[in-house]
Amino acid sequence: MIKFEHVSKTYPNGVKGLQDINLEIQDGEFIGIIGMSGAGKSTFIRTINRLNDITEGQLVVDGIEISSLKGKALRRYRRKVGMIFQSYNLVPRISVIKNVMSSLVPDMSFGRVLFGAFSKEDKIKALESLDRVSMLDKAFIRTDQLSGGQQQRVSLARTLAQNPKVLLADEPVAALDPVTAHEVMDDFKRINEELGQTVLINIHHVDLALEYSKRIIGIRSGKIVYDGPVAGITQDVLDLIYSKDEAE
Ligand SMILES: Nc1ncnc2c1ncn2[C@@H]1O[C@H](COP(=O)(O)OP(=O)(O)OP(=O)(O)O)[C@@H](O)[C@H]1O
Repeated sequence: MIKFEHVSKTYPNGVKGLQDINLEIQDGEFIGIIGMSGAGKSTFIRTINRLNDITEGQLVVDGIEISSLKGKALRRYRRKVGMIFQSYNLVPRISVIKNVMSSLVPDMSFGRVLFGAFSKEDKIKALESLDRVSMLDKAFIRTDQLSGGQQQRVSLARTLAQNPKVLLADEPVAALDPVTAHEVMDDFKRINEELGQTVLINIHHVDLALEYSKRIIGIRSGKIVYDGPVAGITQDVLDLIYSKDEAE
């Protein structure tokens, strides 16, 4: 379980990214996070894997206050919380399977990744993850020969191979055409249903968020202005989420 208790994040330049966030996320939820550009969606999910440190409050994951984690404990924690980015974050000139396996040995040098010093177990794990996102047949292709949608699936497989409990995705389909975006969202849905991983997705397209999520968190100016089921999203709620704050 992830628990935000009075969490705020003020950036060093004084910008308030998050203000007094209080909520709980249960294991296995599928949550879409919506809001205008600059509302704080990325800041919100990045606090969960400590890419952003919070400045006030407590963020407790499975009973541990994560702000206090350091060194090895922080690295171990981060492996439980996988992150998928809009820009895929893959190495283009190596094979798909090497990209996936490199997540299993994060401290391996690039040279060793290139020359393939991986165990049989790593290879099996990587192939299983690629199979989960229907990319098994592309395992030995060079990554830069794949389309954007295929690269995003590899990126998902790469994160899945670490067997995380939580998947955070920051605009994973923003760069994709509508058909491919649906395919990638279908992967997230299947993984959530079959493996029970908690999924939190920042998403610009409200229709996609409503189609795939069970719960919607609406953020405006760093504050939660809606937190509830998809069924509760009315035009009034959308107007509230997508209106400018009086202070702006
Ligand atoms: N490193 C930073 N330093 C200072 N301010 C930042 C930093 N990162 C984000 N911000 C500010 O924090 C606020 C929230 O940004 P955030 O990136 O979380 O929004 P977002 O909802 O994800 O936007 P988008 O949809 O455009 O990605 C914005 O005002 C942004 O300018």
